[in-house]
Parts: sequence; C-alpha cells; structure tokens
Amino acid sequence: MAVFTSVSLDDLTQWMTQFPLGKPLALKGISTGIENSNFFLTTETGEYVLTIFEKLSFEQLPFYLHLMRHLAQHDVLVPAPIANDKGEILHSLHGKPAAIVTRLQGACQLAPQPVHCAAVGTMLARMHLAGRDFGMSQPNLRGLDWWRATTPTVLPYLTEDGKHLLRAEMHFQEAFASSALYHRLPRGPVHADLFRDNVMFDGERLTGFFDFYFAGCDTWLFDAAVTVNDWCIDLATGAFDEARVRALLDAYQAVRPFTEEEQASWQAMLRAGAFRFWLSRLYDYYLPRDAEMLTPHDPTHFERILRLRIDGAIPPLV
Ligand SMILES: Nc1ncnc2c1ncn2[C@@H]1O[C@H](COP(=O)(O)OP(=O)(O)O)[C@@H](O)[C@H]1O
Ligand SMILES: N[C@@H](CCOP(=O)(O)O)C(=O)O
Repeated sequence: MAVFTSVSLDDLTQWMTQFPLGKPLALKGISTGIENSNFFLTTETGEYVLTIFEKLSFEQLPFYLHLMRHLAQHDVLVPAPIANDKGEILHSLHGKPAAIVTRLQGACQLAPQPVHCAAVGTMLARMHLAGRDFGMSQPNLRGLDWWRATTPTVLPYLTEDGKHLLRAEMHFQEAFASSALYHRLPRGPVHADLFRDNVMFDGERLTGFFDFYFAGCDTWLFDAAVTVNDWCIDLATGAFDEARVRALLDAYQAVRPFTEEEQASWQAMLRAGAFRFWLSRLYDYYLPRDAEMLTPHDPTHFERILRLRIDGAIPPLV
C-alpha cells in the first residue's frame, strides 16, 4: 500500500543518466512505508533506495537530505544521498521531489538485546557530535510550538482523566522549556524519531539510522530520551529494561559524556519524549488525514509510558 506513485524501469532509463550509478537493472516497490513511495533500486554499481516524496516539498527537503549527506561524510552510518552530474541531491521525478540514497544492509531489530542498544547509543552520540558543524538549521517541527498548537485539538477526544494529564503535562513542559536549566542543555541536529523501525542491523552490527524526516535542531537529551523510551522498554508495559537502558546510555556517554544539566533534566526529558509521541499518536488517531492513517499507532502506549515516567522509577542517566 505504500507505493503511491508508480515508477517503472523504463521511466528510469533516461532519468538515471544524470547519476554516476550505471544503468538501472531492477526496481522493487517497498510496501512498509507510510509516508513516501520507496523502491529498492539495483544498478550496475550497487544497491540503492529511490524515494519519491509524497508530502514534503522541494523547499522542505534540503535540510533533511543535506543533513544525511553531512552525517554520511562524517562516518555516521546513514543513507548517503547520491548527487547527480550537477552535484544536486534533490531531484524531480514525475513532477514530485525524489532522491536516491545508498541502501543499508540488514533489517530492523524489533526485539533488541543490550548489544543492539549499545550500538544505537554509540552511533547516536557520534551522530550528535558530527552534527555540530552542520551548516543548516531547522527547529524540531514536532517540538514545543507544535505541542502547544495540537493540545487543544485533541483534548475534546479524551476522557476527563486524559484531559487532566494532557493539560498538566503541557503546563509542566512549558515550565521546563523556559527554565535556565533547559537553556543550558547542549543541542544541535537530532533524529527525533529513532525508534526500532528506523535502524538497520546485520546481526549485531548496526548498519545505519534512516528515516530522517522528523529531524530538526533540538536538545541532544531529547533525542536520547525518545530513543530510550522505545529501545529500552518492555513494549507490553512501557517499563524500562534496566540492562538495555544501561547498555545504551553507557555506550552513548563513552563517546559523549552527559553534562550535569543533562543529568538534572533526564526525568523531565523522558516525559517530554513520551508526551511528544502521545500527542502525535492522538492527533493521527482522532484526526486522520488520509490513507496513511488506516492503521494508526496506539496512543495509549505513550500515555502509559508518560504516566510511568512521571510516577515510576527512573534509571539514572550516568
Ligand atoms: N536507505 C535504506 N536502506 C535500506 N532500506 C531502506 C532505506 N530506506 C528505507 N528503507 C526501507 O523502506 C522501508 C520504508 O521506509 P520509511 O522511511 O519508513 O518510509 P516512510 O517514510 O514512507 O514511512 C523501511 O522500513 C526500510 O525497510
Ligand atoms: N515513530 C512514530 C511514528 C513515526 O512514523 P515513521 O514510520 O515515520 O517512523 C510512532 O511510533 O508514533
């Protein structure tokens, strides 16, 4: 269901002459995405992924594609966009924005062990450090401003209990984001959606992070919180798996030690990471826009996690 724009090998024969990739040999639609039309593309020189962007515009895409290129050039494992003979990495196919990126080997690890979490922690820290000299800037478009705008939109659909939690957490996050502590947190480009289904592994070897289309500039700790809230929990309950938490955070801080301000902010940021996805899942569930929402993610998963991050035990950051 995820190929919205059809492309054939014939369509590509002429179009591909702008790339140093040789002739296209095979093209296979990828069924699992929900946002774009993605294809595995085999050419005379290797394996690639062709994406036709169905929602993001020619104006919005440069930030994401240039970030991926910058990270790939700094040895962070991410898909590298392929430039054409003019050096451009954003292209047009069937009138829509398109890109070709290198294909990551392996598959997503949906039942991670500590060894996988450690690999994610190491690469996440390397990604944050590599992003420091990236020349473009864009806010996290699913950050505080979006939370503020979205909260009143979803409130009417909630129970009294849910309404109370949503309002109270928005209030808490507003106060946290305006604190002096928050403003001292290190920041830069972050992935902001580094869930299990956005990382490839070949066995225990991490082969890359992908799906950068929620990336933006935000605190590094927010990225870590979003990642821990997905990689290091029991999915059925939302409870932390201590071994996976320790593996991820220790591997991260072996590359980039956490600051004192980050340690003091950890619980609030785990709440922020849970709140962001509770809110987006509520929005997608109650205000579906089109076919992409045929199988919306379960919002109650992140409501449960948020409650646990407010009241439950929090493993220390260091
Ligand atoms: N660079 C890549 N290398 C290997 N597989 C990829 C790559 N990019 C996307 N995929 C595959 O395509 C699927 C859909 O990609 P995703 O970015 O989640 O799509 P969408 O943005 O449409 O939701 C992924 O689950 C993955 O299997
Ligand atoms: N990770 C988010 C949904 C984002 O969708 P993606 O397929 O683009 O990663 C969630 O689980 O709510």
